[in-house]
Amino acid sequence: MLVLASSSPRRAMLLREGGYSFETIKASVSEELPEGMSPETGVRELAVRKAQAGLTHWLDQGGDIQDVIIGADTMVVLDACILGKPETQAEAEEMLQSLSGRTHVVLTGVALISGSGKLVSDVVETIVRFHQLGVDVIKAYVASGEPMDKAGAYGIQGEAGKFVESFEGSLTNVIGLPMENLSEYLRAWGIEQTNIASREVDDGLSAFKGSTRGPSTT
Ligand SMILES: Cc1cn([C@H]2C[C@H](O)[C@@H](COP(=O)(O)OP(=O)(O)OP(=O)(O)O)O2)c(=O)[nH]c1=O
Repeated sequence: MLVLASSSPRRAMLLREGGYSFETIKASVSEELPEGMSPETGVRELAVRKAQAGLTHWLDQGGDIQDVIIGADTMVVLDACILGKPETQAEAEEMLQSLSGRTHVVLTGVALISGSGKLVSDVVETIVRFHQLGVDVIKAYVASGEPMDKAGAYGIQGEAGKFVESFEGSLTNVIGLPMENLSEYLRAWGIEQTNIASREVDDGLSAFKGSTRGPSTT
């Protein structure tokens, strides 16, 4: 049995689209990190914390120790500063302004754990370049509410796909799970896709699929 320790609908969507059958469980953890910890170490640490918390809940509610729990965390990093989820609309506007016309890194940490004592974790990096964004465009996007539950105040899979000039690396990694690497780990742990044909109705990713460059807005 596979269990996703996350309340992110995007992570569940990616895993479902990847063809996996799984349960979900909440994994509330402290997201405080020691001062000076690098983003790479921090994102891995949070993924492991979420997987461990998920495992504890799962076993408490009668899960089997052989079951595999996935935890993940996504951070946007600009000039070594971590941009998490914005707390206010003003903060979301500031984040988008700082990303405008610049290149940033999206890091996702992913951890797999089982009650039998196995643990593996990884950090995957995607480099994203934004077009220059006008103040009105930023304000309208923030007013839509879309940025508020997303690291860096944008969702590449939604309207903000238009902000992206280009990207290098995994697209699913930006949305919350590095599916290419994750499926390798799952395969190594004996978990295969059960529903290869699984696809949700157009989720906004189709414009990007099969390409490492985002669509142009020009
Ligand atoms: C950059 C970016 C982030 N995101 C999302 C993915 C994550 O859900 C969120 C980053 O927050 P996280 O703290 O990684 O995850 P979460 O709180 O949403 O869910 P949980 O801890 O329960 O697993 O930002 C997008 O959906 N699209 C994007 O383009």
